[in-house]
Amino acid sequence: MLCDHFCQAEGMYLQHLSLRYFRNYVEQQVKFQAPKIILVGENAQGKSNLLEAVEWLAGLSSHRTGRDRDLIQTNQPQALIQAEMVRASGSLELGAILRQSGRRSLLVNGELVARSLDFLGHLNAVQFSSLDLDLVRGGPTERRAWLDRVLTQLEPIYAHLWQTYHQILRQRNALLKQILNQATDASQLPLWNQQLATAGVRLMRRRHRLIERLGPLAQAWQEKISDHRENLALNYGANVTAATQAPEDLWQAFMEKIQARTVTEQIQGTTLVGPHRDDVELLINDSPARQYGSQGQQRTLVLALKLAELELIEAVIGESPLLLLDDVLAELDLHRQNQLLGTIENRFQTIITTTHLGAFDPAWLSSAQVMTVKAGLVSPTPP
Ligand SMILES: Nc1ncnc2c1ncn2[C@@H]1O[C@H](COP(=O)(O)OP(=O)(O)OP(=O)(O)O)[C@@H](O)[C@H]1O
Repeated sequence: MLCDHFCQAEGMYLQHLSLRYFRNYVEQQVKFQAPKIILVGENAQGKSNLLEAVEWLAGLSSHRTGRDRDLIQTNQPQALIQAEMVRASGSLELGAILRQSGRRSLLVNGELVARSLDFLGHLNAVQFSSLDLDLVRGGPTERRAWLDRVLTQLEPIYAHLWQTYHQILRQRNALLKQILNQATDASQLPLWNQQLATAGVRLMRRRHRLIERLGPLAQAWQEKISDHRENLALNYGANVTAATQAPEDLWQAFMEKIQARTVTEQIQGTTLVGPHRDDVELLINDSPARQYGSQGQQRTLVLALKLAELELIEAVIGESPLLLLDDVLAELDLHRQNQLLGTIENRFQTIITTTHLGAFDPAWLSSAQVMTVKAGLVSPTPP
């Protein structure tokens, strides 16, 4: 069923997206007219790029690249993303100009906003792609980036706290390099230790809280999808641990650990203590999912994590976020596909990319808006 205005989706609803010199799009207007949207096309035509633009508006970052430059069309100075959406609070217009220099301009309802913080939180989205298997198979970096992306959406201030921590970390690392090269002595170090601990504790407490809340939700999904055969546990593998999560206890533990490692840090010229070294432990039936999980268990786990993320954002924001499914349906077996599609129903406006429509249930397909993506052009799919 197509509709011109706000449709049955109960949460945020994206109505219009406009892209200019974004990845392989020169100038593209896309009108979204249904809670379920399917983008069909061959590989490398621009399907993921479109989802990436929406993901970027949600978190001011992309899971595929850390640099705005990669998002700008080759040989163009800047890219433009604009979105019109409807939320419970009313209509909203978001705009962003990305520049080769890395400098960005962000607009909310046509007004330039000075800080990322004022832009974040207007559009919420959960994206799910085959790259998410790296949450299980990859290293701690992937898992930390995931936590950070979710936290940024739940609590936009987190983006600011993250930046502050990493700025202090960079400066402390520069100092350690200078000490290593005997360009300076260690007298400045205690001051940086304190700053790092203060900023670090803010991240650690939030990551801890997030895992505490995501854990039971993900566990319930893992159990449901595996027909009660699998048990999932999410443990925060914090680099600094303390007896309690009280800020003063964490701060104390941080300071003790960093002081204990000071000689090694000065020999290695880098910071060895802090949340930039955190991890998340994923256990299936008490064994690490990375080493012992079968392919099927790992896929279930990632799906369970994503569904938990979706539920948590919905609960915290009080509105359902957009769901961006990048070519994942084909990778799931029928049972897992049904779990996912059953959860979506009409609760979340969902944009799905696929290389072929064959995998979709005909009833599901008939209620979706289907568009074709070819060489950076989006067009309605002829019936
Ligand atoms: N900065 C850029 N400038 C110009 N073109 C780009 C840029 N970044 C990516 N592309 C092009 O975008 C295309 C990739 O599009 P995308 O990743 O959206 O693929 P897709 O349609 O989702 O296909 P798949 O099914 O393989 O994921 C490639 O042709 C690539 O060359």
